[in-house]
Amino acid sequence: MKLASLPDIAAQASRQAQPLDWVGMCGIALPLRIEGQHVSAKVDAGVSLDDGNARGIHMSRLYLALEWLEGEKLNMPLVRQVLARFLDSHEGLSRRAYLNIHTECLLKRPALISPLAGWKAYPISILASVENDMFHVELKIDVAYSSTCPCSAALARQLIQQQFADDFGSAELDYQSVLEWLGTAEGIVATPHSQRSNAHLHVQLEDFSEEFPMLSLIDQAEAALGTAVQTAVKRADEQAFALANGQNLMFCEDAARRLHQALQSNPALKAFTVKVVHAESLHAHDAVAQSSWSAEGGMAIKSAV
Ligand SMILES: Nc1nc2c(ncn2[C@@H]2O[C@H](COP(=O)(O)OP(=O)(O)OP(=O)(O)O)[C@@H](O)[C@H]2O)c(=O)[nH]1
Repeated sequence: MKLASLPDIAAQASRQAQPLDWVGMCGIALPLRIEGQHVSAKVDAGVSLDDGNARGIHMSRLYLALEWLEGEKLNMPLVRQVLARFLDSHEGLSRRAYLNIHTECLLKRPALISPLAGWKAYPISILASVENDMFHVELKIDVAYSSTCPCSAALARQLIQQQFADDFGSAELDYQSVLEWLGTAEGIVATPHSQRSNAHLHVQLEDFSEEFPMLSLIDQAEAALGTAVQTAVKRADEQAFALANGQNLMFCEDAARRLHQALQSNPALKAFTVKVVHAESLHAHDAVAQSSWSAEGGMAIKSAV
């Protein structure tokens, strides 16, 4: 029996002549190499469908172009190459191509005092597109940190002062008694509240960059915030962390300002939006602050609160 050729629906004319902004596939599983690690990623691949009369795009051509990313060191030239392939394989149909990569970067972080270290996962998204040879690339990174409320710390100090006045107000001060009092929960009657917090960085990269500056952005954000969450922890590390938090009191506004200032000095960035979320232990809701900047002074990246 002679086999009929396979029907090709995508090649048919569309019944409704309507161009489309984005057509493609979301959530494609792909192994990638980022910061020297093999990571598992979910990828969105798409093109615009500018020919409104064409029924569909060629999904398989986008899918197959992603093979170029497999096992290769992920950098900007490679992403550009894949985007160019998307467009080459859709000549006459598409003018814009999109590639989004969602993954996690695992970094080994040392403890504050002990010789221990452990892994931290940083969720990362790369959002790249090309149109008329104009390459646009954005990077999203989440960085977890600890924040201690400055207001709560001040209120706790006041309670400790009151307790001190109650316990020692009428007595001759004796060094040993005060020292012992300072080491008791009856003396230090109140503690400020701290919370695990998250900084969401969304940056637009200069197109001259070759590498994705994930590591340097994470390091810069953690240095600016001062109290990154820890991995392996012994008591000595926990004590050092308590001291670091006590010296690093911050509202969400403080955290957003610090990040803004730090990122503004990064020459690899064209624009950014930072959003910090303090998952309050005082409230059942979060305290949130956001700040944006653009080198050109125009619209910074939009990122809804
Ligand atoms: N365009 C489009 N294709 C879809 C969709 N859902 C599934 N597909 C399938 O994706 C498969 C690959 O499409 P194409 O890339 O056009 O496949 P092909 O015609 O064999 O490949 P080429 O010869 O390169 O065009 C087809 O079997 C489509 O049916 C959809 O919503 N839109």
